[in-house]
Amino acid sequence: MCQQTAKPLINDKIVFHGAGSMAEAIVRGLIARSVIYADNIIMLNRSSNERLAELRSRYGVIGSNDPGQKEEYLRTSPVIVLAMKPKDAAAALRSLGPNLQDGQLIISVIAGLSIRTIQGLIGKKQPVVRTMPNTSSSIGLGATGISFSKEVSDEQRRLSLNIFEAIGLTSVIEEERMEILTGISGSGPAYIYYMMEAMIASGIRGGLSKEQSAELTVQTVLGAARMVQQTGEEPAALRKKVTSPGGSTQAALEVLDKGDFFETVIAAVSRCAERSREMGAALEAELSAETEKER
Ligand SMILES: NC(=O)C1=CN([C@@H]2O[C@H](COP(=O)(O)OP(=O)(O)OC[C@H]3O[C@@H](n4cnc5c(N)ncnc54)[C@H](O)[C@@H]3O)[C@@H](O)[C@H]2O)C=CC1
Ligand SMILES: O=C(O)[C@@H]1CCC=N1
Repeated sequence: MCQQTAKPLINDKIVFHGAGSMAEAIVRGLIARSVIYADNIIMLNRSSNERLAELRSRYGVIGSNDPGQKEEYLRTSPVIVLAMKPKDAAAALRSLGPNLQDGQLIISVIAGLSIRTIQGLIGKKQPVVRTMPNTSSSIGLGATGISFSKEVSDEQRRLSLNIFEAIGLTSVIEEERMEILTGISGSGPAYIYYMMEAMIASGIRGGLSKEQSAELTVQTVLGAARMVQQTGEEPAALRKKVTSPGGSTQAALEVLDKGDFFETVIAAVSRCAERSREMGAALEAELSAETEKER
């Protein structure tokens, strides 16, 4: 049971349909910010009781794998967050559809999956919010893109924004921009971690201890991000301030340029967006195949 006394911002029950990394990041962020009572959060997954037990003990949420209970939660909760992998989404949505009540809000975090395909797989014009968060939501520093279907009410719109604003920045966008947003902020943390891995490895190869190299790298990335945020200066202008003509930074940047760093990052973001579209198209194809069979 909950210890808080003040009424939290969110008082609706929220079911997480899928209890993996992204669902946990959102739940952790929401609970850390006390915007919802833990016992208003229900987490469901396909089969792992151990995983649900871990989430129950870590956050005090409700988690169940009992088929009857699962069905009841999904049928009655005003908000259902779809948080399974894209490959599992079609089957999950088909079985969810017949149990949904009119007006139950579906919030999806699934990469590539369009609002149209969600409604098609469910078989109803359910209100749908398509989002693309990232795992930094777990510490309240997420960045989430959000698009609404026209069935979403003003109240549901506010509720969805409350959820994601509580765990970071939100950006309401046209749905057709969701793939490029995925390339920047959904998958973006992985690129930064990759860069950090390389910087840490270089420090170690050069004789720093692992701890020193990691600590210096983390502070450098944190400081650079904060500098952009707090000075309001463009990254390019800040970069120039680090780069003395003929100095060591310029020498390093020349090596990055030789590897076509700038265009490589653009190509990676673009491939990420393309891959999201491919995953979306595969789900749409599953919907079309099903519709054909029914004819
Ligand atoms: N991990 C990330 O950084 C981000 C992930 N996403 C999206 O979040 C979704 C989940 O990704 P992760 O959490 O990384 O995956 P994950 O593999 O960690 O978690 C997926 C969960 O879904 C459950 N699941 C599978 N089929 C199910 C079903 N029929 N009913 C109920 N639960 C079911 C699995 O048991 C597992 O708990 C994906 O669609 C991904 O595109 C979006 C933004 C960022
Ligand atoms: O890799 C993926 O497909 C998901 C989507 C954004 C981050 N992770």
